[in-house]
Amino acid sequence: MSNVPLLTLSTNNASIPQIAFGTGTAWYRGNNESDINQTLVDSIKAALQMGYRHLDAAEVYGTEKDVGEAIKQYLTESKEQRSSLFVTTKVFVGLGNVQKAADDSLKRLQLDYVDLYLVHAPFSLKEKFGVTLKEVWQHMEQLLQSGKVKNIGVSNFRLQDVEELLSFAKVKPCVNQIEFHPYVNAQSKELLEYCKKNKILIASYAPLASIIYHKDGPVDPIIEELAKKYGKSHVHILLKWNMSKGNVVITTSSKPDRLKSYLTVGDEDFKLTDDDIRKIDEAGAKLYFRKYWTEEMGGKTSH
Ligand SMILES: NC(=O)C1=CN([C@@H]2O[C@H](COP(=O)(O)OP(=O)(O)OC[C@H]3O[C@@H](n4cnc5c(N)ncnc54)[C@H](O)[C@@H]3O)[C@@H](O)[C@H]2O)C=CC1
Ligand SMILES: O=CCc1c[nH]c2ccccc12
Repeated sequence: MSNVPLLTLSTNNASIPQIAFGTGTAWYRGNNESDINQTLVDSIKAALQMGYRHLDAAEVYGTEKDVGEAIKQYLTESKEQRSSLFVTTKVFVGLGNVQKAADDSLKRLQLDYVDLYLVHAPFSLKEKFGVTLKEVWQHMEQLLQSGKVKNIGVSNFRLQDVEELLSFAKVKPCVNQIEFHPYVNAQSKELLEYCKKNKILIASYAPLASIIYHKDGPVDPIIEELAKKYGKSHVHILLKWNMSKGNVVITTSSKPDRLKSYLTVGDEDFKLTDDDIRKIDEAGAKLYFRKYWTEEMGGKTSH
């Protein structure tokens, strides 16, 4: 079994595994009506068998059915308890009726509860879904009360969105899942400080952006140098940099060997020094690149 570090959530001191298997982007289908994607089911089962315990899903990915099927098969075959897994999902198109969206997600996941339920994005809630953030959050708090979700949080919230939410939240979000890699690090500084102050854990998606979505950028030489210095892959260095800042990382691959190797990133025998981290920070600050939720995608995360 792997030694993925566990972090603690502020709401009820629950443990959250620091490395998660993502079922968006590369697996995205966008259609909840379609049949099971057997390749994804097999990949999730393989991930669980090798030690992943944290799965990241969302209503809009169209992958909740596959996540549910993989979990059901894995728990039956391994005889493990549901409580050994940490399942995150998110609501977006269902924000106009959060209670129904959560019930629909639970049905697709074949689960009685999810460990973490996130508001997928704060953008244009009134225009798109006819609701305010305050109304949405009240429903999230009710879901928490009902036990259908064990923890509540947000995703893609900018500093001003978190500030607005904290002005009326009875229960603070325990997680903000955001795009986080060296090319957004400098721009996210204030947000990260504010979240830390308010005990909101950062979960990083697109942690590999500098080698997947924007190659040949200014961090490549230092990532290469550190990969050689520690005898690790570029992916290991990028994930370790992110985890060293205290963040959860969400990544994915359909290649079992790669997935297995990423589980070792948290091992204590491999550490980046403060100087290594500073060098990656400085190189990353030379470029601003964001993959998701740009203005063209209907988002507003550009700085
Ligand atoms: N809350 C939100 O709005 C968002 C959440 N997410 C979540 O985060 C997860 C991860 O996001 P990604 O952008 O996919 O993250 P990522 O930066 O980890 O990239 C993953 C991609 O890298 C590829 N890859 C992995 N290892 C590789 C290697 N050694 N060499 C070459 N390619 C490699 C994989 O095949 C996959 O396509 C998603 O599956 C989803 O669950 C993603 C985007 C937005
Ligand atoms: O969660 C990540 C990005 C994403 C991919 N497809 C959609 C659809 C609607 C909202 C977000 C996303």
